[in-house]
Amino acid sequence: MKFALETEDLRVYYGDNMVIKGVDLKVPRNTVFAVMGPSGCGKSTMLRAFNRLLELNEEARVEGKVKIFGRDVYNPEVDPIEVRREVGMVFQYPNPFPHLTIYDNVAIGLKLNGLVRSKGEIDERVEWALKKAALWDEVKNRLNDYPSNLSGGQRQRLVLARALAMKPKILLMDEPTANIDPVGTKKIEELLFELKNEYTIILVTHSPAQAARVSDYVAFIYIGELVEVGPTRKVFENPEHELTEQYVTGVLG
Ligand SMILES: Nc1ncnc2c1ncn2[C@@H]1O[C@H](COP(=O)(O)OP(=O)(O)OP(=O)(O)O)[C@@H](O)[C@H]1O
Repeated sequence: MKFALETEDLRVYYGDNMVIKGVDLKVPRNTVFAVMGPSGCGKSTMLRAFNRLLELNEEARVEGKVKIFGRDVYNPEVDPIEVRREVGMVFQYPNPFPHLTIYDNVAIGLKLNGLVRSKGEIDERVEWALKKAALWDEVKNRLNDYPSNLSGGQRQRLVLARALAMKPKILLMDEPTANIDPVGTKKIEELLFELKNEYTIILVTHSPAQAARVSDYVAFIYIGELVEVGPTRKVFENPEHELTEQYVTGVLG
């Protein structure tokens, strides 16, 4: 299967208001695929439609298809919980559970889902996930501390470790560096290069500069419509649409 995720005529409504207006995307596996566009254009909504998180909002309605490795996730036989396990997510605000230790913040999904059996197995998976998220060295001596003393960037890598511990196939990241300082941002951007060897990463960003730095492919969304999609270099150096050119040069948004 060449594509990790495909959408066909994806439409999303909040009540009567259509905010994603028929989007067709093909996300090649093991790439960083950026979705960029100005604030309010529908990026977060689209991302949440990918892993069926959106249906937790009663106002929202999804039409069209979303396929994960060829399987339509909106098929009535598909369990949304399983989809969310397969498609992990990291949000804009680094939000570890404040009342859980660093260790438990990573282990909680595993425990709740009964994915691992013994304490030893959980220990192993927690260490593995923290290493993947490039946080292990910074926290290995304080796994039983609470996350309140971690920096914003560390907290974001902690929730990334929690997502990775579930061994998803696809990782959705919704503006993961929007609230993190430049050093923390650089660390997370560097991590993406390693993570794409094993995962497919769909990164929402309002920053064309970030999309240009980290992505292999980029889609430009404007007011719910897909304006342009393609290899990042091509879209930035030789955009087909006037709107894309305005956006990537900073004239728009
Ligand atoms: N829960 C909701 N109910 C109704 N309308 C919503 C809801 N969430 C978002 N919208 C509307 O849907 C549109 C798309 O919003 P969305 O948050 O997906 O855009 P975005 O590109 O991710 O923006 P941002 O970068 O500011 O998060 C906006 O017009 C927004 O006002």
